[in-house]
Amino acid sequence: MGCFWCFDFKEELLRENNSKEEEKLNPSLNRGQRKEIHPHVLSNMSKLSSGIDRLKTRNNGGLRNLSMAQKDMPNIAAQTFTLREVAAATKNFRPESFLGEGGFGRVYKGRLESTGQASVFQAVAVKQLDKDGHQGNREFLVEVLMLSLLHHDNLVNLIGYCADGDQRLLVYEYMPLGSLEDHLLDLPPDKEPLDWNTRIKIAADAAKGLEYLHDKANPPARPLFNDRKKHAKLVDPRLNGQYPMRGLYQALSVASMCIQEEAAARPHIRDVVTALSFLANQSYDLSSAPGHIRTLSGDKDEKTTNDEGGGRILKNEKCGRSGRKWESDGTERDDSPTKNAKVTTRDLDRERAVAEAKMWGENWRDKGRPSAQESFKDTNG
Ligand SMILES: Nc1ncnc2c1ncn2[C@@H]1O[C@H](COP(=O)(O)OP(=O)(O)OP(=O)(O)O)[C@@H](O)[C@H]1O
Repeated sequence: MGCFWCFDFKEELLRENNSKEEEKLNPSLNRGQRKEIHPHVLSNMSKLSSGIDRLKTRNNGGLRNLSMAQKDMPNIAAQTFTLREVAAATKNFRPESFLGEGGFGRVYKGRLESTGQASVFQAVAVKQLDKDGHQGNREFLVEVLMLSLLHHDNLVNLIGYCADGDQRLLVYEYMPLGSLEDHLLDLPPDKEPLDWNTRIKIAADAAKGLEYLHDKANPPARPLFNDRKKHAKLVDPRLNGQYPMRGLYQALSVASMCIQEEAAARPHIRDVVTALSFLANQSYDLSSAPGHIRTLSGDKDEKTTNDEGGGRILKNEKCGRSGRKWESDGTERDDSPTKNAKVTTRDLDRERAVAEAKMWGENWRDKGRPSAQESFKDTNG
């Protein structure tokens, strides 16, 4: 349900945020700021958890210094709650309200009553951060502030927070269908697995949430791509970050073919198998230095030269296939005659990925190697 976070501006906020801001944490000083609660239907399973809990221990590095004056600090839009209010909402955190436990604390279902004229209730999920892992008030405040700036249909919304005594609680909108994980793994025998179209829709919606965090949120929150090591670990944790970025991006191209909305536009499974077989049999040099550039071909008989930026380029003299080259971190370079033509639309990207995967497959067959089906079996033990 969650994702990794890395906010460029966190460090700066920490520095700029003085004790005056800290006072906002104290609900008793902040009574007048309570907003009305507007209940709405919450049914979208493909929302990403806002993941504040992960910030506290997993994202201490890689933060850049940005200049953000205190006057530029936005006010925290999230509501403040007292422990008494949250306890009442969750019926004193009783076991019946318990929804689940993540790496950073327990989550309880709650019911909040609005302070408007008519009595309106809103279902919420209350995350109780582990006391052992607590940050200081300032860090907690900054993270609440960051989360309260992010709003998107495919992100779980932070409604408010409580910092009372040694308690740190986050109040999120309640997702009635629970975690996506519950619908994918360890299904009870009587539960139907999700159908293909639903899976595609969930993946597309989750991608929209990530796209917002990366490209549209202001300032951007880059849960995945700010830390390349994490990115690689997400692909296959057993590889412990040793996944070659070039292979990763190639595999992502294949994956992008498979999640096209139009069923007719999705590739046949045999093409997918062929492309993946080809990738699985590529040899990657994990020890290559940063700045190293490679071709997509994977051939060994390549010559190197220096590019303008001082990086090493591998030249394949045998054929001039795509002309696309990749940095060792997976960044794409294009040295073809259309070098400067920018591909801007996602559709073009998709088409290119499909064409490229097919090309890998054809390349594989042309070389008369074992059939794709067989090699796929081989590579999967
Ligand atoms: N907003 C929510 N609405 C409904 N249920 C939720 C909500 N947030 C969390 N839960 C429930 O609580 C469980 C724990 O969620 P949490 O986000 O803390 O951890 P996680 O994402 O499953 O794992 P981890 O934090 O270890 O990566 C989820 O599996 C889900 O069942």
